[in-house]
Amino acid sequence: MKLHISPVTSVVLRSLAEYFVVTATQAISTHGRFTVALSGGSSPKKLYELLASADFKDQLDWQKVYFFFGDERNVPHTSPDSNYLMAKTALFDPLHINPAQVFAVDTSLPPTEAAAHYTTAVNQHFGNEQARFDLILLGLGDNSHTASLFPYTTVLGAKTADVQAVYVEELKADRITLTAPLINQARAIAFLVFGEDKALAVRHILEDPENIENFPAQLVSPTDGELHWFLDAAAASRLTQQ
Ligand SMILES: O=C(O)[C@H](O)[C@@H](O)[C@H](O)[C@H](O)COP(=O)(O)O
Repeated sequence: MKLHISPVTSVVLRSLAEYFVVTATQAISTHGRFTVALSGGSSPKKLYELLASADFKDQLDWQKVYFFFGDERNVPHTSPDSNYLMAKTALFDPLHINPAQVFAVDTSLPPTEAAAHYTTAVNQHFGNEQARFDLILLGLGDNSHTASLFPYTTVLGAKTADVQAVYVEELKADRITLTAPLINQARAIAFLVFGEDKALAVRHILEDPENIENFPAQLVSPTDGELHWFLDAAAASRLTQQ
């Protein structure tokens, strides 16, 4: 596990954008394409905008990049709460990404069906090979959830590397999420976390004893891959080992 702690958000974003480009370039040179699962929420929007900006847009052959989502809210793609819409606005449209390279969760379907469809889409994309994302981007909630792996939810016990629907009581809403076994098959995983309000959750995940039900992001541990945490100083402020 590698910690990347920077004083301010803009520096954190730039170092993750650089890591994204290096990881993508390596994947494209070794196996001809880069498959990434994007995170949702508010934190990554600025990262996607930076990747689509003049500083980064010419550093990658975007035609060889395939986009999936680590999780999705059970809302239409036109909803302001849609992770797909956020990424489309911040990244896909500015870069004129071909829609054939984007795999959105079909939220017009009931959650369980949408999850099954997305599992099929993931497996079809990887063909006969194990579904191994080149990079999975993750955020962290102040309640220590990541993707849609929330405390005390049924999906925490998932043993299959697939996509599942989960009802999240605290949100009174359904979510569709990659399971921990599927996340942990990735070649690389990068958390992006900002702010004092996340500092305790960061310490829970990185330093506290195992307590998956309360701290679900502790489930993230790549089987045979890299794990990176990109944090600003505020989010890292309760770590005892930096
Ligand atoms: O769909 C989502 O909401 C995300 O995938 C979720 O896991 C997010 O990463 C955290 O909730 C942090 O969200 P913020 O970045 O908004 O704090």
